[in-house]
Amino acid sequence: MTKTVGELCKQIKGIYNLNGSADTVITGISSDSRQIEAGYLFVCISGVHVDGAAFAAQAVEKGAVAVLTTKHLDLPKSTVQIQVPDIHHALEDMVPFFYDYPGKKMRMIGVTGTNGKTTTTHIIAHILRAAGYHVGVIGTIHALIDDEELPIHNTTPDVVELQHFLALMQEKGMTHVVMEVSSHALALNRVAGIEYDTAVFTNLTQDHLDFHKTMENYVAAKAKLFQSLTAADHVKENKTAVVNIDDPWSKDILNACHCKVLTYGVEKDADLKGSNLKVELKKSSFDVVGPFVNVHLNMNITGLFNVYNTLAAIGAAHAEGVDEATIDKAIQTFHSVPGRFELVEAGQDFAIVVDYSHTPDSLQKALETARAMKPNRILAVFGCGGDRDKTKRPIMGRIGAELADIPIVTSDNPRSENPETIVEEVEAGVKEGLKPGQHHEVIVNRRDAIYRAVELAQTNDIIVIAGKGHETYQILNDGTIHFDDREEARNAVHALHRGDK
Ligand SMILES: CC(=O)N[C@H]1[C@@H](OP(=O)(O)OP(=O)(O)OC[C@H]2O[C@@H](n3ccc(=O)[nH]c3=O)[C@H](O)[C@@H]2O)O[C@H](CO)[C@@H](O)[C@@H]1O[C@H](C)C(=O)N[C@@H](C)C(=O)N[C@H](CCC(=O)O)C(=O)O
Ligand SMILES: Nc1ncnc2c1ncn2[C@@H]1O[C@H](COP(=O)(O)OP(=O)(O)OP(=O)(O)O)[C@@H](O)[C@H]1O
Ligand SMILES: N[C@H](CCC[C@H](N)C(=O)O)C(=O)O
Ligand SMILES: [Mg+2]
Repeated sequence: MTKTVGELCKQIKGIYNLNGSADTVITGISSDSRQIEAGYLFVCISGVHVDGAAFAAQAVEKGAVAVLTTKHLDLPKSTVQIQVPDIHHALEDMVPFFYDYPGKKMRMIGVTGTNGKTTTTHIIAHILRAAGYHVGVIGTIHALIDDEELPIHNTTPDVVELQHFLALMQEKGMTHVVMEVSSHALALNRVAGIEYDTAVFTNLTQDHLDFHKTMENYVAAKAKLFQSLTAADHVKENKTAVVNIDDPWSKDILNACHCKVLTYGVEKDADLKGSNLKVELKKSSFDVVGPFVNVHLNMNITGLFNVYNTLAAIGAAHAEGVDEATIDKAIQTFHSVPGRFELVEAGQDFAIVVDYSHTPDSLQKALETARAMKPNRILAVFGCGGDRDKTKRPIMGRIGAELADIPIVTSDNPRSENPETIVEEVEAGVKEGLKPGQHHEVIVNRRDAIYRAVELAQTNDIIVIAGKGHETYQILNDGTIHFDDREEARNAVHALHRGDK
């Protein structure tokens, strides 16, 4: 896939200044100097940490033949410089064009909401595959092209990486792409140039207020996905919004929709209504009733929140034309998402659940689900991420104290912050939620916290280790170390059985 500088510049809707030959052939685009290959256009993005322009010379050394920049750079004369006032606007115009708009050649399904995106995208992909389609997935854990796994850095990658993934997917014969669309991505236009066919809203609760500042801004970012279904330059037909009607913010989402709408829920009247939920530790069942479905579903995942995710996935699959029998069969063979209410079994007589709940609502849902299993006691090991919404810390602390018997506060990716300060802020909320005589602990080192929970656990207790789920790292001020809650929990049980101190 190549384009000339001239062809790319033609796409720019605003003003630009071209310094160099318009006939220069561009073989690839990247905003990361470390990814540059011969013939590439290097995009200089001024980030939170550094200004990408500082890496332009390095990019040229690696083979970049052109740069997209806001200011003239001191580079070899042979390097083409495309100067624009706003890099992001220019990227939106140029990048989807460079890749020949791959999103227009596949069915695009976008899932947004505070919680449940990863789970819902995985269930949708599973159903579509069962229906015989080739499915690409883009989200928090990885990108998938059928079953080929590619690493990913953001839940929704920036416009360059995203279009690159889509181009690869289209080249490899994918018919559908199911992707998480984060609020950051919508606010920062990472999904520019993508035309969605089906869009799902899971829910909206507090998170990311460091970035969005208010819940109103947060929902406005989410609503952009649904507005995009009706944008004037979108040509595909049969677009559907699949909306959780039980969520109070669904009103704002519905206001943004001028396409077909399919609602789902368990409380209010909905096109897809779930009822009669029965939960066990490893499975659950419920009924789904609606105009196109009337089925009793048995699932290998558990919790009320997964009923919502499954209803959302059924809605999206229906919108994509999959029949009820295929959906029913596919749900029975869906086996969980790594790190989402994942059980760790190491021969202990209590349960250990590793879960990715890192928001107030998801922590509440995870602990309520654990309570529904009627355990002896719940021990919750949790913390909050550094360089993220600080206002959620005491709220999560309170939830941990109110819904677990023994809350154990620990670290979860402190990043550039002091871990001691973060746990103190979480503990402040714990103290508000504690009942008289209720025990709690604060153990900054996450490994020690997990080992302590295992040491305290008794027969028929449940330990919920929340926040990191599938993550295999801990991001600390001085670097990232390998860390996997599942491994740590297993090792802790083995150590206990060996009688290690
Ligand atoms: C706040 C934010 O969104 N930051 C994103 C931003 O990073 P940044 O501004 O810090 O970039 P930087 O490190 O200063 O670098 C600036 C530029 O120099 C370039 N560079 C840098 C170093 C080098 O050697 N060479 C080089 O070319 C970088 O590639 C970049 O283009 O640009 C990076 C490249 O696109 C993103 O990976 C990064 O996401 C960071 C990792 C992040 O944590 N983002 C979170 C807040 C986020 O976006 N989360 C959402 C929501 C998740 C959810 O569902 O809850 C998501 O979609 O992931
Ligand atoms: N529909 C839901 N409502 C509330 N909580 C949920 C829901 N689905 C999952 N959860 C909880 O949220 C956690 C994260 O789930 P999941 O990874 O599917 O969400 P996500 O929206 O992709 O998160 P992220 O914003 O990190 O990408 C789960 O481990 C579970 O505890
Ligand atoms: N997508 C979320 C993931 C949070 C995961 C949690 N372990 C943390 O580090 O806070 C974020 O970037 O805010
Ligand atoms: Mg996710």
